[in-house]
Amino acid sequence: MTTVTQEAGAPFGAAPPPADGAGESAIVTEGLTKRFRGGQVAVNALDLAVPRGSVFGFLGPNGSGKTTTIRMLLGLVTPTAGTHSVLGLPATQALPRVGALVEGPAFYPYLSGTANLLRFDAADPTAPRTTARRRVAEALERVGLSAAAGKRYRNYSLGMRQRLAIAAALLGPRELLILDEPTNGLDPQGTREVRALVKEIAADGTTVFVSSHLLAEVEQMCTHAAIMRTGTLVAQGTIASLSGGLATRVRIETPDTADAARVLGTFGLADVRSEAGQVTAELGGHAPERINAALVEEGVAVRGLAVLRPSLEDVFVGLTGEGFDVDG
Ligand SMILES: Nc1ncnc2c1ncn2[C@@H]1O[C@H](COP(=O)(O)OP(=O)(O)OP(=O)(O)O)[C@@H](O)[C@H]1O
Repeated sequence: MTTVTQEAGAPFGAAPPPADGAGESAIVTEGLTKRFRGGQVAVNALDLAVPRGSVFGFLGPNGSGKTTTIRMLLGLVTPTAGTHSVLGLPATQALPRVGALVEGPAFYPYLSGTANLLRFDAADPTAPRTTARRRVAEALERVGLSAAAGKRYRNYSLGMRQRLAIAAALLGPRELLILDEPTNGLDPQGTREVRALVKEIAADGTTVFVSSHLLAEVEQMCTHAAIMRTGTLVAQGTIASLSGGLATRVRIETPDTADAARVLGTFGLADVRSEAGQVTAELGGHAPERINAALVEEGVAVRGLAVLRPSLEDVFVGLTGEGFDVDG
């Protein structure tokens, strides 16, 4: 059931430093393609650039090729075409410095968090035995499970279980952490815990590449995103730049729509639209509080005023003409 994919190949810390000039990107793919037997193209000519230090959201509906891409990055699936590098190196050389979680964890229910991680670590032939206890304690500390280290896994909450899985990916020094849908199947509390943990890990300087089919999650957690649709990259960049092309709008809820529209017109707001009970317009550089004051001064009954910032969903709809269907 569970694979916590870890490194293969060189022993801990034995990988060479990044090649000159390759320090900026944690992951680069060029034309990366996977066609499965039977002809299905799961990933189509993918060009990704994941900056070091970013929390990079790899966003797409189910079946859009996220897991296949991650498996190619980790050497678990052979690409049909294209190239990729990780930490400026061929992926196999970089893997000792990459922690990855690609499926749900298979821990022993009757063993403690510490005992589970020690067993997991022992299964890794590249991990130095002499430092196992220290590395396990550090990983537990890093995910906030030190106090629960001696507790049996079966008594962990969903969020604690997933944090333990992330700890398993952090048993060595990692410059890059790759997480495939880490909040899948978690309850709201567990989801919050994992999101907070991702931010903490990133704040410590680790690049985090995290896949998700949840737009709001990527918006909240990530600095950058790439958006996939049926194996093809739709857009990538900082969260701000992705939505930067779309206008922020203001929405006035009022029974006096005609008067409200007139007042918005005096500010020179573009694209004023009236419908039952509300008026919206592009906010431009205007201060919403001044608009509110003017509306009240003109006797418009303002029931609500909202600033509508463009979301990643708006970006997806704008680029594809389709809704973001999480069921793919
Ligand atoms: N081993 C395989 N053989 C054939 N087709 C596959 C294989 N693995 C994945 N696919 C197909 O490739 C496409 C992309 O799947 P992938 O799992 O990469 O998407 P995903 O975005 O990770 O979705 P999900 O979140 O549902 O896992 C899907 O249509 C899937 O059915």
